Amino acid sequence: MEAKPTVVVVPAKLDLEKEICTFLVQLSKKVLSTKERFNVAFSGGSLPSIVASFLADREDVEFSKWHVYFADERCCPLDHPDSNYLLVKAELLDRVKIPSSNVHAINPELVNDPEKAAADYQSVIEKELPLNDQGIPVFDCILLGIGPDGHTCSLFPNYPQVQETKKFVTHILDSPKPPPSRITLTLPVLNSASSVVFVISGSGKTETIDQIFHKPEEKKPASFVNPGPGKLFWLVDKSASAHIDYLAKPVSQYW
Ligand SMILES: O=C1O[C@H](COP(=O)(O)O)[C@@H](O)[C@H](O)[C@H]1O
Repeated sequence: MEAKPTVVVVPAKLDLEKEICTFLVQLSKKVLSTKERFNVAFSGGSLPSIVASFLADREDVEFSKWHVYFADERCCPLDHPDSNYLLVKAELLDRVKIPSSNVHAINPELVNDPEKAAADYQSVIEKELPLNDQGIPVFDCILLGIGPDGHTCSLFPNYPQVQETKKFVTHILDSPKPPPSRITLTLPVLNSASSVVFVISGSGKTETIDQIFHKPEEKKPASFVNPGPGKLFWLVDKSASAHIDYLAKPVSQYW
């Protein structure tokens, strides 16, 4: 890992839910003080429930100006139990007032053709997001999880998607974690975001975090995520944090 991330360790999952809520409330306010919209990408898995837990009850967030995207998505109908969209909908979108036109899901008509679905999603983010000087779409915030194998988004260890340098969204047909067909943001986009936040809970992730932070030879995809100084955050609860406790800042100092 190059530039050092900001690492915040909190006692328990409940505190993690509170912390990511505080983080997003503040970041959204900051972004919306100078821009018309807050562009945020969600991962699936355990993340949406942690993120939405307290956030969905906040009345001081301008959700009408939020635009929601998906850091990765499974190639299935939007009402299928595997869908990351469905998960984010159940946890957050059904509980807050984000206009449906601000929610940028995978095109359900293309889920049987993952390559086309990825190209289509790339055209969506190129149209919706500001581009940096290299023409790469810039998210205000990307919310990430990690799998026990060190994958993030649908970038799996030793899979070619991790090496992608040209496309902003790519597809995978043989994901080692079901379902096999997915689309995913690529590292050039993750590393161009204004902020990237890993939100990690539980002892099942402790050894993975050790590999990501201390064992570059393991080449875990999450270890290649680094948008630059001051832009990378790891919010971790105590049970997941054994190997990075020493990097942690007190909560009050990181924001
Ligand atoms: O398959 C996926 O897994 C990762 C990690 O999920 P978790 O349940 O272990 O938190 C997730 O970040 C990704 O979006 C998802 O598609």
